[in-house]
Amino acid sequence: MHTLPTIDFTNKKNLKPGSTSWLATALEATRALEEYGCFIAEFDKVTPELNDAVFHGLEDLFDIPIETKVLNKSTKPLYGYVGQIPFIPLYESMGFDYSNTLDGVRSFIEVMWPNGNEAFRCVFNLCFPVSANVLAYNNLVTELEEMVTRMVFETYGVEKYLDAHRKMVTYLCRGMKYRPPVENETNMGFVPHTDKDFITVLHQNGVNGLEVKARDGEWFRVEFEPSSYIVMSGDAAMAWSNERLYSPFHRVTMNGKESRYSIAQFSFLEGIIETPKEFVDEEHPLLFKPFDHLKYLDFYNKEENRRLECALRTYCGV
Ligand SMILES: O=C(O)CCC(=O)C(=O)O
Ligand SMILES: [Fe+2]
Repeated sequence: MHTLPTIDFTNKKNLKPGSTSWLATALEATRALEEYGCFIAEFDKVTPELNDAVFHGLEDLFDIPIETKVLNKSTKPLYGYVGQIPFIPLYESMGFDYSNTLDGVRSFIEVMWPNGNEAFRCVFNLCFPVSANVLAYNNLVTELEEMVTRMVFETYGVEKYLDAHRKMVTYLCRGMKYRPPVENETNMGFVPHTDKDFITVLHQNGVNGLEVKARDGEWFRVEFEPSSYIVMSGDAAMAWSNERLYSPFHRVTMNGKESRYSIAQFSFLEGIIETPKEFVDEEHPLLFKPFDHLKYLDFYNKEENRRLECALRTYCGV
């Protein structure tokens, strides 16, 4: 039986880079990403009030009539409204387009008009409802993602590449709803997959359902509180680290009668991902050629590539 490690990132740990508790936490986090490809992070920057507001916002969002939701279109893969996937009928999701730049959240070209408790926002030619709460939430969760990324770079002694990495990071935030299955319906909420990004931070409304496949092939359930987050390494982190970090298969299975809402923040890199030479030696030959992360997403999103066991290996494996 596997249990995912829980790592404390709360204020009481007073995590300051270089401190004893920072170094210990960095080692713990890196080892967990190597062994399981994920861990549970206790993190208290998002207040319970903001947390509730984000999930109420998601409920309102998914309650909007389907005719309106489908107006949220995007040419970018995984952005916009994704609903009614035939083989996973319980699942709906909405991607929010936002990016962090060095001077904070990039401001959108905004046109807002009210719809119930939400405001519709028009970004370039993408229209979608996003509340200020989601943006506030994203900024706080980014702090967790930044801490973990820094810890991993430092633990591996490759911190000299961190600044360049940070300048390339761009985010996708996706809100998801899983309704409970009706009688005789599959309880598959989301099919097994690995994340294609660098680091994912995943959060849920208190209804469990996530399952992770361990390195030994065993699927195990991950249960976590509304005050905790799952931090997961994706395919890009696996390739970058020459497979020190693990990108685990995971899925969602729905049990019980309550809807599950989750929110995931994915970090993608705009540019070329290259394995630092520090990860390569005679015992550890280079496994992935340098690759353009966003072009890899385009590759993965082609129908014929979606079912590959490891799309990244096909795309740029040595
Ligand atoms: O909803 C979840 O807990 C998982 C979602 C997920 O794995 C994904 O969007 O990549
Ligand atoms: Fe995922």
